[in-house]
Order: sequence, then structure tokens, then C-alpha cells
Amino acid sequence: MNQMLNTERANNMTDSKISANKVQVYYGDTHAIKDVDIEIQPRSVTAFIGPSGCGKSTFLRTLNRMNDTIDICRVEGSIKIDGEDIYDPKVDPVQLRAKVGMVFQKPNPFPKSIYDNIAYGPRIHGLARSKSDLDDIVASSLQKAGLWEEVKNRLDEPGTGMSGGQQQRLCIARAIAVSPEVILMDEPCSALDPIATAKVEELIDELRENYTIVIVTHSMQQAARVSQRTAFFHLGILVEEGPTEDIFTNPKDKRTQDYITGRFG
Ligand SMILES: Nc1ncnc2c1ncn2[C@@H]1O[C@H](COP(=O)(O)OP(=O)(O)OP(=O)(O)O)[C@@H](O)[C@H]1O
Repeated sequence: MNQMLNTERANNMTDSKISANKVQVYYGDTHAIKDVDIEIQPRSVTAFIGPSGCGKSTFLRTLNRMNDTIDICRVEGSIKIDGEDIYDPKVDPVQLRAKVGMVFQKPNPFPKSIYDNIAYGPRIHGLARSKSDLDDIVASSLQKAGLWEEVKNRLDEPGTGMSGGQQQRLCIARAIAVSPEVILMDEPCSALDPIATAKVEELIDELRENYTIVIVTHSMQQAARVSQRTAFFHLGILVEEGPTEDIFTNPKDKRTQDYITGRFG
């Protein structure tokens, strides 16, 4: 029996796309993330929820070393993707961020054409051997982001001239263009209206077939709609993580219960 449980546990471990172990994050003397352990499943959406300042974005940024860009920030512990320690000095953060793409709160297209927004990453990573290769990557990325029909006749127009929701899907297409395996999203709908939000949520649901997605959201409704697993953070601690339905209907911890019933946050 024990043998069986151990085997099952081991299988679950190898199934994880991302394994974080005893992760601490400090900003100078502030201990922002405390002892976080989490296993993130491949080809699914994991939502990070919790009150403002609890560390959701900080922890999300550890998953592709975006914290490296903040001088006073220090990360300890271990984060492995496909079993590889992403903080190993041999890992090139630029390559890592192609594999683990990111979409931010505010759509941030480059001040370039729609085409060049998508082509930029594949060009710098040398992913296209010819102009027609590049055209194919641009088209397929826009298709995967559900934007192709809307923009195929105006690829030369500036990305910044699109609606907010289109710009956010353009940023998702830009992340997809460098063939990531994981996409991190930091409140990707907070600047969007309800219709644009619904489109991005639909897109997230489609993308999970091929990508591992981690999304930070302030909206519990959004977490319930788009994610298969939810992690609740409070004061830098990962209080509880599990299937989204369980977290919302049967949380184990009183702090989770208080948060989802609107008692704080
Ligand atoms: N660049 C930074 N420099 C110093 N402290 C920071 C920095 N970024 C975040 N912090 C601190 O780390 C803690 C966690 O912040 P973080 O932004 O990760 O929380 P959050 O849960 O994502 O919050 P919100 O929902 O408001 O975006 C907070 O105490 C915050 O003040």
C-alpha cells in the first residue's frame, strides 16, 4: 500500500511542469515570500489569488526570473522547470523568458507594426530561416491568439492603434511566437472591459491545451472561470493550493474561507 502511495506520489511529482521548494523572496529586509512550496501542473491553468500585497506577483515573477531586474530583490530556495533549476548560473535568463513567457497587467505592445510586434522575438531568437518562415510564425501566432481574422489585412499598422483587448491578445500572440511552454499572466484583464475580458478568458481556456498557464488575478470569479487549480496567498505565505472547485467550495484553511467569502481583502 505504502509502496503504491509512494509510486503515485512520485508519478505526480514527475507530472509537474514547475516545482518550487522552500522559496523565499526578499526586497532588501522585507521578507515578501515565505517558504513557498508548490507543484504546477502542465497544460492547465493555475490561478494565484489573495489580498493586495500578499506576494502573488512577486512569486509569479520568480518563475521566469523577472525579479532579476529588481536590484534589491533576492530569491532563495529552488524552482525547477521540467526538473531543471532555473536559478542555476548556467541558465540564460533571456532563453528562460522565451520558454516562460509573460503577459502584463497593462497591454504593452512595442511602438511597431502588428507584424513586427510578433516577428521581434522570433528574429532575435533566430527562429525563422527565411521571410516566409517568419510570415508563417506571425500568422500562426496571431491565429493561436484568436486575432488573425481581425488583423490579417492590417499587419503593417501600429500595434498601439488597436483596442485594449486586441492589444492584450497581441501581447499574448507575441509571447506565443517564441514557442513558450509556460505563459505567466499578471492580471491580464484588469485594464479590459467585460467583453474584451471574456475574449481573453476564452483564449486562456483554449491555450491550456498546449501551454502551462499561471495567472494572477484579483477576481475570484475569473479564477473560478479560467483555472483548474487555485493557490491562495496571504502575507507572503501560500496558505492553500488545490483544485479550484475545492478551494472555492470547501477550503481547508479559515484564512481562505474568510477571503473567498469577502471577509477581508
Ligand atoms: N519592487 C519592489 N520593491 C520593494 N518591495 C516590493 C517590490 N515589489 C513588491 N514589493 C513588496 O512585496 C510585497 C508583495 O507585493 P506583490 O506586488 O508581490 O503583492 P501582490 O499580491 O501581487 O499585490 P497586488 O495584488 O496589490 O498587486 C508587498 O509588501 C510589496 O510592497
